[in-house]
Amino acid sequence: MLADTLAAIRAADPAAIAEARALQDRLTKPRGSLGVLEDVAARLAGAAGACPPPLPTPAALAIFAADHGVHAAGVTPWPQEVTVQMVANFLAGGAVANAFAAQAGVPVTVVDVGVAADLPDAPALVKRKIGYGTADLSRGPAMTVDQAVRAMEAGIEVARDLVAGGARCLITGDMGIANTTASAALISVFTGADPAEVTGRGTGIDDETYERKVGIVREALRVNGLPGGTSGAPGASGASGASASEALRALAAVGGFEHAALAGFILGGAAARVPVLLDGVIAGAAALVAAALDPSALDHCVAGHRSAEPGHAAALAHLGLHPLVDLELRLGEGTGALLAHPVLCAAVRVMHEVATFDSAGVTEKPV
Ligand SMILES: Cc1cc2ncn([C@H]3O[C@H](COP(=O)(O)O)[C@@H](O)[C@H]3O)c2cc1C
Ligand SMILES: O=C(O)c1cccnc1
Repeated sequence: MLADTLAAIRAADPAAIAEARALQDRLTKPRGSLGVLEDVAARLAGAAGACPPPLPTPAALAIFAADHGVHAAGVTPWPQEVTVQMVANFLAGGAVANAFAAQAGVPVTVVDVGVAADLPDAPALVKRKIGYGTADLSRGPAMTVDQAVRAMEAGIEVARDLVAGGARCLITGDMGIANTTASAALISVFTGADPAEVTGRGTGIDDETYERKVGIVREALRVNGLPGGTSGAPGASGASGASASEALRALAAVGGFEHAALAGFILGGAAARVPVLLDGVIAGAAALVAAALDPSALDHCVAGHRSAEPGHAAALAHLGLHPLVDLELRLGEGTGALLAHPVLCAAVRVMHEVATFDSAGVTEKPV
């Protein structure tokens, strides 16, 4: 399924991007006056291979939840059971993601890809558990390559099912106590940045825990024989540097089940030519994996926001993605991407509804 999904992904259509640019220049506004909105609308035209591109609505949020063996290393002050408790909170409608999703009119699906407890059935819960949490990535591989591929396939299937249900924009969400540690390790491997540059304070940790967390990320790379902090390292050049098997090995070694599922979700959206609106640092780490498997998948991604985690900025810079909003959020769950969704819709709606100088009889400035 992974191979079929990769084979279905098409790169952006340059003709549709050029058409979008030309149309934007004829609309009743000074050229370029919509700034980043013009870039993102042209990007979606390229991804869809159509100008104007389809409105990215209705959207659907998928929150991928999993636990992490590295929790035992003391990288976060929160107990592991907060993951399963927050899953229950999402299903009951009580989390920040639910409030933002309600505001944006976006339905929420929760996917258990590896929570360390059994969950009761619920209409909005998709059960695709690969394991009861990963192994501790600072002592060896967090999961097997086979598990990583199965988690990716779960993400691909969720993307496919949401698109079949009518979604025209896929929004990424995550829940997993300790997952900013795995994110930092992945970002270090795939960008070549030093662990100290891409490790952040996650949910909010003191200086002592932070120092330990950086050390754990460093140890994870050493134990798993992965490069990091060396710009010439395999994977450092992302898509061109890491072979597919190297990328999968790195994902399995230091990722989480939700990172793998999110990478699959991104590839699944790209294969369906439905834009994927990325949330924060966890989605950024997953996008690096997806891009290493097929750089064209990125043409279908939009960075919803920039989180306060330093690794997120590093991931976005490496991917060449420009975030739509920057509100210093550091929550995850899909919250930043949900806030960006109306902005994305507005950018595309301009291309459908704004009059041209000709059609509205507005005089253009002399050339
Ligand atoms: C109550 C609560 C709700 C959350 N919602 C998202 N996260 C976020 O914080 C976690 C990662 O941070 P770290 O790596 O520092 O543990 C993830 O679960 C992420 O989704 C939450 C964290 C907490 C505590
Ligand atoms: O960037 C994020 O999405 C983030 C930051 C801190 C904790 N959880 C998620």
